[in-house]
Amino acid sequence: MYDPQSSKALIEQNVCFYGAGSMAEAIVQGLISRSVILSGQISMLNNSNNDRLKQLEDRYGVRTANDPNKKIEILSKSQIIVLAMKPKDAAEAIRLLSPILSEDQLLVSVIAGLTIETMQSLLGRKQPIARTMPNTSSTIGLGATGISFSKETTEEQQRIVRTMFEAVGTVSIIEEDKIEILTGVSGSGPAYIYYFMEAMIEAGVEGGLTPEQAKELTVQTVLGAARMVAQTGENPADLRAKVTSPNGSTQAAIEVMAKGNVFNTIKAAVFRCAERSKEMGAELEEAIK
Ligand SMILES: NC(=O)C1=CN([C@@H]2O[C@H](COP(=O)(O)OP(=O)(O)OC[C@H]3O[C@@H](n4cnc5c(N)ncnc54)[C@H](O)[C@@H]3O)[C@@H](O)[C@H]2O)C=CC1
Ligand SMILES: O=C(O)[C@@H]1CCC=N1
Repeated sequence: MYDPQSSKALIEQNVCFYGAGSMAEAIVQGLISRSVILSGQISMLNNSNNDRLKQLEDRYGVRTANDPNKKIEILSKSQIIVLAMKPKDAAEAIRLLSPILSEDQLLVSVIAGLTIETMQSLLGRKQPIARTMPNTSSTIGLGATGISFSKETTEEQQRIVRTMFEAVGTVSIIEEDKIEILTGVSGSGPAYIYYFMEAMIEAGVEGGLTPEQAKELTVQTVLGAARMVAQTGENPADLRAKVTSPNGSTQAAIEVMAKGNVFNTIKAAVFRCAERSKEMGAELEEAIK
């Protein structure tokens, strides 16, 4: 987890978020709120949206730029560049970086599917790269990030990337071929939980609770269940058994889910997410041929 001691070095780096959307904002918000990096050392670049950049400047005190020359200046002076655009925009953006980067600048990608090999092909050289898969809960310091490093990264660069993401949650260092399944579990995972919550809230309201009550009860239930697993160390299956009285109301509910094959459907969704992430990588690889 976040170690304030090791975060000191990170403050010395200039970090540029190349792509200023929701994932970039989640990380920036987490980094700034935990004082891991000074806002003055963070730059955020977008494709075109001036209003969005102004909003980010006002909210976080970060530097932004829209002028092409200023963008190039910022990119060339940042020791760390976080690639945070959508996969479809990545090839063009990385190609633009190629003539600007020096060999010791570190690229940190959060882009789903995009492999280290494809990024290095686009750049035309073996740049040090950290391929990461965070999630949006980084906003509140409860993110879960998977990281794979290219061979070219130094120990110091690896330490900085770890520190950066440990400041906004937990970090798993993994081999690159595991990053798709990690995307299926934790990268996209918050969306599955929100989906589940949407259904619980809707059912509560249809059953007569006020929307506020249904939301509060659902939020506290999800929060409590996650904390129970984290704090007791017990398996979810054992904790579930404690809620489920024989022939009781929970059993009746779980039977409905089992009939709807919910367990296997969730597993299938995780695998499909991983597969889609691989497909997105293959599409990008194909596009640069
Ligand atoms: N949203 C999420 O939960 C997660 C997203 N990711 C990854 O993060 C990346 C960004 O996703 P979001 O933040 O959700 O997307 P988003 O659409 O909110 O943000 C992308 C931003 O990149 C900017 N952009 C596009 N082309 C650009 C260029 N050439 N130069 C500079 N900026 C450019 C766009 O203007 C936009 O503001 C994606 O590749 C996604 O796979 C990874 C983990 C979780
Ligand atoms: O949906 C996506 O493609 C991205 C990757 C993980 C979460 N959102």
